[in-house]
Amino acid sequence: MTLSVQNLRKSYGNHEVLAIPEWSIDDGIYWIQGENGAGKSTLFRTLAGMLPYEGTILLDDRYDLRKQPVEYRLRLNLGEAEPLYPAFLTPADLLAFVAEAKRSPAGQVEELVNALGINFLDQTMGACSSGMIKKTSLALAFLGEPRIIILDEPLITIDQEARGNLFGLIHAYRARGVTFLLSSHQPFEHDDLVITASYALRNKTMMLQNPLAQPNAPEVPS
Ligand SMILES: Nc1ncnc2c1ncn2[C@@H]1O[C@H](COP(=O)(O)OP(=O)(O)OP(=O)(O)O)[C@@H](O)[C@H]1O
Repeated sequence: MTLSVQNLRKSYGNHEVLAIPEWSIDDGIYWIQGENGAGKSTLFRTLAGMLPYEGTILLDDRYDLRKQPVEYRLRLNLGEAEPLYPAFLTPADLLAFVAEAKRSPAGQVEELVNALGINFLDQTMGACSSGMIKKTSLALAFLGEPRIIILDEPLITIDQEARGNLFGLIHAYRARGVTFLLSSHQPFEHDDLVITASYALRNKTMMLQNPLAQPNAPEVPS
């Protein structure tokens, strides 16, 4: 399994947000749908190792987030829904910093900058539009040699051209073996991206929405 979780529980104080007995996915592109407040961002931050949790999170059947935190984090990247960056930094600064942390191969920053049409590299984040900030965060999420890229609400604030560029990049990285988790409040409705399966995060757990694709999760009650 590319990613598997067991008995995953996450609470804020006594407010339990996630209680997932078992969930696992193979390679592919997955769409994760959830209503406001369902816990998508909490799930993604937990999977990215940013929040404490109970249970087990395992990548490629061998990298346990708790036991091999560095190896795990080098292989899983998260692009946040509404990223916040220090106002005085530029996209060039951020790309250089994250590229080093993620051990990005030579030429990758330029490849991503071109693919996403980032032409505001030296403008401070304080002067960037929300679409520019989002494009920067998307580029950061591809850096290194990840096995899994999670993009939380990747389509908000970007225009149609940028969406096409992003889908092209997702296809290219998928061809290199990268698995994607993409989230939205909406059901999946994009003809230009083929997804492996769609899940809904409901009642604190993951429910498969197209059970024919992958029969290892409970079906969403209609
Ligand atoms: N830092 C926090 N402290 C306390 N409660 C939190 C915190 N972050 C999130 N929550 C609560 O956890 C629940 C899930 O929030 P989360 O942001 O994960 O949902 P979401 O599915 O991403 O929602 P949205 O789509 O509206 O962004 C909500 O009830 C929220 O109030």
